[in-house]
Amino acid sequence: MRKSAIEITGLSKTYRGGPRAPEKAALKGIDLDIPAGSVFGLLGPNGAGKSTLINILAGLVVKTAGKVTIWGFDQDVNPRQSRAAIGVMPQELNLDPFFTPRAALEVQAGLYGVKKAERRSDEILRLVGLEDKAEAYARTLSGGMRRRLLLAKALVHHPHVLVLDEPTAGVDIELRQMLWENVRRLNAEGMTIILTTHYLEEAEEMCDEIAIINQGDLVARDSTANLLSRMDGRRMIIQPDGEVGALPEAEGIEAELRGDGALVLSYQSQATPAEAVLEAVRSAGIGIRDVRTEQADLQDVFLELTRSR
Ligand SMILES: Nc1ncnc2c1ncn2[C@@H]1O[C@H](COP(=O)(O)OP(=O)(O)OP(=O)(O)O)[C@@H](O)[C@H]1O
Repeated sequence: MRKSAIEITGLSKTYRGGPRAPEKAALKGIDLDIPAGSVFGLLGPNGAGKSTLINILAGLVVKTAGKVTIWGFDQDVNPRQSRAAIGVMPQELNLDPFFTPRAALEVQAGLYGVKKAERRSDEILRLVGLEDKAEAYARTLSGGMRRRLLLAKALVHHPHVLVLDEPTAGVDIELRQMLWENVRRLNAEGMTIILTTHYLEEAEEMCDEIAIINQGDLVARDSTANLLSRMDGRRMIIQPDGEVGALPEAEGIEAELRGDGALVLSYQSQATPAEAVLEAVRSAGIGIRDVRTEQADLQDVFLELTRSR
């Protein structure tokens, strides 16, 4: 059996309401197992409950009910060990402006009880490309450098599990590459990585397994490959070689003429062979100048699972 990095059972969080705000059930009894050694994607639309889940893992939000075990340590029974097993790179750039990167890492290591002899601040600064800035004040660092420092801080206590909350939102290409290189390297060394991202093509490329949360419920949890293969949908995109009069009509085929003049035909590849789609186009009297097909991607899976609810 695969070892679990994180085991979550019946996890609920209801934020208490106020005089004007009703209470909010942000997580509604989630069961989730995250295998050790994976790069695991946690996806969901805005307000789905991802940050709540991550903040519970990080020990920043108190759950309402359920059980969370991190690297074998139950959060309620062994809070110190479970906290030591996880490092979180948060979304917000909350850094003390008066600390230099090296000092920030030393303080963080102190907070986690890492002994002086076991600290590797310089090595970590090098890893994130901040060695030149080791003695600069945090307030003088650019946004990208601050993110690098947040990643470095999440690594000081050598956690088994690293959580990255929207690490690439609004960052430039160079920083994005640095992040993904580090994720791949740390994962190859055995670290389990959990990440949330709004960029679905990024999740498709980086994550072995994916969970999708919607309105506090877990709506999917599978390997990325399985999630994609669930979607049998195809699109055939045709450049007509003249005016399109009537759209092709046939069972199992949905036709649409795009603003740029391309004819897009959506169909299920199991039920409808490509030849039947081409035949429908010819029968409508449409000549074909060029044709290509597209498979469903994670975006389609995501929309399918989150739209209707
Ligand atoms: N401190 C809080 N008090 C009350 N409600 C909250 C609080 N924090 C979050 N919520 C609500 O709980 C729900 C889930 O929020 P959460 O931030 O976990 O979602 P998310 O999936 O991380 O969204 P996003 O992608 O926008 O960050 C939302 O409806 C949100 O408004």
